[in-house]
Amino acid sequence: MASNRLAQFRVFGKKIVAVGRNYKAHAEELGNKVPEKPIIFTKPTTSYLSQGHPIKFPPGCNDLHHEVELGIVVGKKGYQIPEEKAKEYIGGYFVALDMTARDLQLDAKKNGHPWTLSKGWDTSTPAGEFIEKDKITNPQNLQIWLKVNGEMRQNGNTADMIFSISYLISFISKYMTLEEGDVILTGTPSGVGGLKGGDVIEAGIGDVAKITFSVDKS
Ligand SMILES: CC(=O)CC(=O)C(=O)O
Ligand SMILES: [Mg+2]
Repeated sequence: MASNRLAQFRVFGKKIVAVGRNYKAHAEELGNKVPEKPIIFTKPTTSYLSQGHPIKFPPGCNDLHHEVELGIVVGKKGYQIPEEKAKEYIGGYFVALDMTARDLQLDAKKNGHPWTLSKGWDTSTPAGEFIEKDKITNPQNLQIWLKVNGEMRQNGNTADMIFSISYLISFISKYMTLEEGDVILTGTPSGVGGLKGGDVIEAGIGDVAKITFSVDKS
């Protein structure tokens, strides 16, 4: 992938595929079952947010949660990709936030409805700059962290994913073609929690990449 600009995700990014409950400790902290197979949902590309712009509360939300995640940028088109070939389809990485309106999500879960609005409003996918694939030698051993107003809230390691990146690429592509510029959000470690207007979020992957976003509840 030639350019390292977020705009590239928008141009090529036909979809954002996200994984839920991919860390045991996170599934348990919200009282959810540890999944036996990946839980997959999608988010619209209009939810992307680049640094310098605030994260907004969606209408009707009073419990906005942060979820830091390792984002994978797909490097080439593939369908039914074997797990052992999956690494060839990784174009690069980025730090992502899968912002979640937890109260809207709980309401949807109670009623058996989809999570789309609780995960997909404009500004719900803050994203850092594209990280070249060769900058990260082992994506399954990265510290992934998030601070709110300087206080550490999430501090996990991608080694603790229930389903590996290669497994996820293979699993998702059994059902849908992955295209260059599509992204996969690989799930959040434990420590998710509520935010208020004026909060400042810093998040990163080890010392490879860092993002900063403010929260606006107007
Ligand atoms: C309960 C969730 O919101 C699942 C999710 O997005 C995750 O990263 O885990
Ligand atoms: Mg998530």
